[in-house]
Amino acid sequence: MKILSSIRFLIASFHQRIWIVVFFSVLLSALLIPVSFLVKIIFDQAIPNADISLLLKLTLTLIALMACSGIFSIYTRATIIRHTKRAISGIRNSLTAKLLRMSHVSYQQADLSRIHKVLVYDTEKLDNFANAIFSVIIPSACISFCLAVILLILNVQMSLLLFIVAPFILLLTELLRRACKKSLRQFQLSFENFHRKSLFLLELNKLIKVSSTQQKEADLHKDIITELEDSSLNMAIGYIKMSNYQEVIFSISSIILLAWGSYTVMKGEMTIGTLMSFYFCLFLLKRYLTTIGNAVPAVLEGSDSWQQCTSILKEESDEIYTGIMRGEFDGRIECKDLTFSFGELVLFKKYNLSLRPGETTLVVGPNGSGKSTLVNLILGLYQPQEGALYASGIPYSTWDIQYLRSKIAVVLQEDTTFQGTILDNIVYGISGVDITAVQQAVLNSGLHEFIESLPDGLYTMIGEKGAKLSGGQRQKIAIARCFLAKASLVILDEPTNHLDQHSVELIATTLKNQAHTPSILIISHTAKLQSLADNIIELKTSYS
Ligand SMILES: Nc1ncnc2c1ncn2[C@@H]1O[C@H](COP(=O)(O)OP(=O)(O)OP(=O)(O)O)[C@@H](O)[C@H]1O
Repeated sequence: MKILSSIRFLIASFHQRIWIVVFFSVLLSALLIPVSFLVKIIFDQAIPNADISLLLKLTLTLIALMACSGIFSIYTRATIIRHTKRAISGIRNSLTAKLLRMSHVSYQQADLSRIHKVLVYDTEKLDNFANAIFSVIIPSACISFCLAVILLILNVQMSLLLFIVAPFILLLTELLRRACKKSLRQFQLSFENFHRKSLFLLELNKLIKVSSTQQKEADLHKDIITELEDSSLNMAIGYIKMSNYQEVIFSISSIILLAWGSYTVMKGEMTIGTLMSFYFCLFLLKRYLTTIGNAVPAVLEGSDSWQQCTSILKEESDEIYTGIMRGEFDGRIECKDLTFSFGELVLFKKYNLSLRPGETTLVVGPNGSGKSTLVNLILGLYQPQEGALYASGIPYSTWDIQYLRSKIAVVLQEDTTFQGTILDNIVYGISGVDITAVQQAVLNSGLHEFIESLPDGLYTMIGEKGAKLSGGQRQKIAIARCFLAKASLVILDEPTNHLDQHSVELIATTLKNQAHTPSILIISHTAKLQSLADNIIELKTSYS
């Protein structure tokens, strides 16, 4: 069923072109009909009569037919692959779009390692699956069918004998396929585990070092690698068994057929040419059936990957606000009778808050009191269970939330720098900025002295996740981004985590004095910054 549903999807994305594939496959098969009869004439006429000129003509015709068949085959496969690649790109684009549309809550709950695996590895397997089905199995099946018909025409008795054996070969293939599927599943689980653990080792390398758990992690990884080796070996042996059993059964059947055919020739009921032609077609049939058999692993793996892709595409994880309004935002935010909880943990109940244009609000509270949750609510990343948020007096549900977010600049608690230059990091998400504006933003954020000390200045590469910078320098990059954004509301989440009080005060004052006077929301666990604030809001820890 899984295989069928994936094929159906791929056919749909091929539109009408799938029929071109079938047409060329049939054409390819048709070329084989004269081939078998030419072989028969060589053995029945050219050889017995020692007719060299006939032999030469037949040989040249055979070569020409085979060359045509090769050219058609290349054209058919190239056409198919072009379409399968396009279909796979479509799936990759849909998965990427899904990932970007994912709500923050779904993102927090998602198994990111699994999503990464599906997007990168499963789509690649799906690509192999599509190639296997459309460029190998469909053409090979058409040709095999055509060869079976030729065999039947050449000798009914021998063909029937062959067709009696065929169901046993198919039955055995099915049994082996089931066994392979089990070992394939086991391999996939081990691979997923290996992938997840490898990511863990890369991402938490520092924690591992400072916790002195290198040896423990190395041992654990060794076990995972051994498990992967075992499951991969089981799967490979399963496939080897499958193809070898088929090979043995086919060879035995061929020998029986040869004996039976020779006996028929001896009795004068069949010419040697027909026997040779029959064998020639049988040889071709075996070749195409083997090709189909070799494509089976890719089909099994691909259909499983298809299920993984669709499970992500079907997940209900899209953005929570779906409004479309784009309008003037003056930095005014209101939370009215807002209730928000994580399960049993009620963080806000009938809560009211107001951020007024151009004013600075300080939200203070101990760890776990809901400060970051409030930021997420204001950014429209969470939706309250009751009550509503308003921006410039308009409900969040009416706003195009992405547009509204583009008017809010945030310096998050967590690091947001990425591999690239300082300039790339500063201008991320901001379009149409000139270098003078960047330099001004750098000056305002207090990053200028550091940048001037670097030989490559703004063009200095900062390493993966800003590894070559200090925590304060990374935070200042985010602050420079805020200055550049010219947002109507600026949120500074725990700015004193990496910056000293004096720097924060300087930055906040410069922000306030910007020509467009943004509203400022400062989140802090201490009241140290109260001198900056027009309003102070205190949050209390609430445990259910
Ligand atoms: N995604 C989530 N799912 C369930 N509970 C959550 C989630 N995010 C936060 N919480 C819980 O909500 C409470 C408030 O968390 P929040 O991060 O908003 O606090 P905070 O005031 O910003 O804390 P801190 O000062 O430590 O950053 C905490 O008790 C936390 O365990």
